[in-house]
Parts: sequence; structure tokens; C-alpha cells
Amino acid sequence: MALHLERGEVRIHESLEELKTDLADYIAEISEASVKKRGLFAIALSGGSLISLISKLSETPYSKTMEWSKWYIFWADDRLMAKSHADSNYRLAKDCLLSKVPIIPSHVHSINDTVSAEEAAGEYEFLIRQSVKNRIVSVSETSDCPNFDLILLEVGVDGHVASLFPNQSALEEREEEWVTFTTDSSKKPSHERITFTLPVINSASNIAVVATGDSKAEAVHLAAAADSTGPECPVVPARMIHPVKGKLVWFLDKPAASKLEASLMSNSYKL
Ligand SMILES: O=C(O)[C@H](O)[C@@H](O)[C@H](O)[C@H](O)COP(=O)(O)O
Repeated sequence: MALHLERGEVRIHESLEELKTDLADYIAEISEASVKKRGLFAIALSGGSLISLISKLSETPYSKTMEWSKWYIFWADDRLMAKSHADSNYRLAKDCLLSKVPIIPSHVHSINDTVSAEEAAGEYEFLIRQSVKNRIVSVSETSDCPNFDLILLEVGVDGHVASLFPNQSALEEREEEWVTFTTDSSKKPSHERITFTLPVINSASNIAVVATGDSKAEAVHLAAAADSTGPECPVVPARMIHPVKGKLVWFLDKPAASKLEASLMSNSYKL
């Protein structure tokens, strides 16, 4: 089921398998359109179960039809840990996708995990600035922010996206700050992390926000319910995803959408 709402589109899937296929088709479409428009495709990944949800891309038909040599990979967030560590978002993406398709190694832009979180964020921001200069990443039409072709996010149980956690100062970064860091993430195991800021995420041409499983139902509800604002309500970073000019699509399975579905019909949600 797909619903077109004020802030984007919500796709509710009957099964994980259906969601995975729809997500892979969506990524393939955006990749094709970006390559057609500007000769390449700049995508930012994040971590968690999102990566297993996009692993279909390493299977046929996608593995054969995608223009992998035109892909440039970035991370919307990563944990400051060795790339060989099982909890590294880079490692996860490498194992599930990047090592299985013919992506050009020099197109894979991971973070420096050998310095402090603050330094890693500064270096990654510099790398993104260079990529904008070299036109690997476009520039937003409305600000100086990078305009990624696609940013993939998954909602955490507390409503975080990328490594933007509730009640952290990283949520307040303005347009001139592109990459920031946290040394106190509320997701366990707690790791130092670097993350794109909201202005960068919201400047993307396309943003996909994924949530699966009933543990995410409350976060999805808080991100979307029209009445979940005001001093009593928890601040949910996922609610702050508002593309300036781009398109937002939510990919949910039925359990994640369980608190949403009935009310969406009655227009009491504004995504
Ligand atoms: O590094 C990370 O942890 C992620 O980038 C993070 O934003 C993740 O995508 C969500 O927390 C959902 O992850 P789960 O699927 O593990 O809940």
C-alpha cells in the first residue's frame, strides 16, 4: 500500500521480502535516473538492519543491470571503530554488498577510524567538500549544502536516524556544519560516531527512511503523528526529516506501521 502525504510517500509492505524488492527497485530507479542526468550516482548509506534490507542489490537482476562503475558510496553515519570490526557500518556494507558487486574501490568513501571522533568528522566533511568541488556530489539549489542523489536511513527504536539521537546538540547544527560527531550515542553498544547533519540529509534529492518490526512502531508513530508535538512529546529526530526540495519515501513493514496505518487513512498523520 502506498500513500502520498504532505511530507512524502509512505509504502507499507505485507512482508520483509516485498519491502526488500521494492527498496531494491527504488534504488535501481534512482541510480538509473542519476546516471542519465549527470553520469554518476552518489549514495549515502547508514548501518543497522538497513544493510541486510538492501542486500538484494547483490543478486540478479540488480547485480547485472546496475551501472556499478558509476556508483560513489558515502556514509551518512558510521561508528569510530576498525573497519574490520563487526560493528563497523563500513564492514557491514562491505560484507553484504560492496564486496559482491563491481564497485570501483576508489569510489568508496569511508571515514578515518584511526583518529578521534571530532577529527574524523572534520576529515569526512573535508572529503565531502572535495567531492562537491569535483562534482561527484551535486550542490543544493537552495544552499551550499551537498545534494546527494540518495540518502538511506533507518529509524532506531528511540526515533534516531543516522547518528542523530534525541536531545543531542548535533540536531541543532546549521547549514555550514555538514558532518558532526557524538561520543555518547544512546544506541548500545555505545560507540563514538560521526554523522551527517540534518541540513545535509534534508538537502538530498531523495531520502528513504526504513523501519521494520514492531519495536519500531512507536518511533514511526512519533515521527509521523500530527498530534505528537508539544512539550510533553519526546523529540524524535526522524520527525525532522523534511527534504528541502527532494523526495522522501518511508519503507515500512506492517509491524512497524502498526500504530500508523488506521490513522493515516483519517489524515491524522503528516509525513
Ligand atoms: O550506525 C547505526 O547504528 C545506524 O546508522 C543507525 O542509524 C541505524 O540505521 C538505526 O539505529 C537502525 O538500526 P537497527 O536496525 O539496528 O535498529
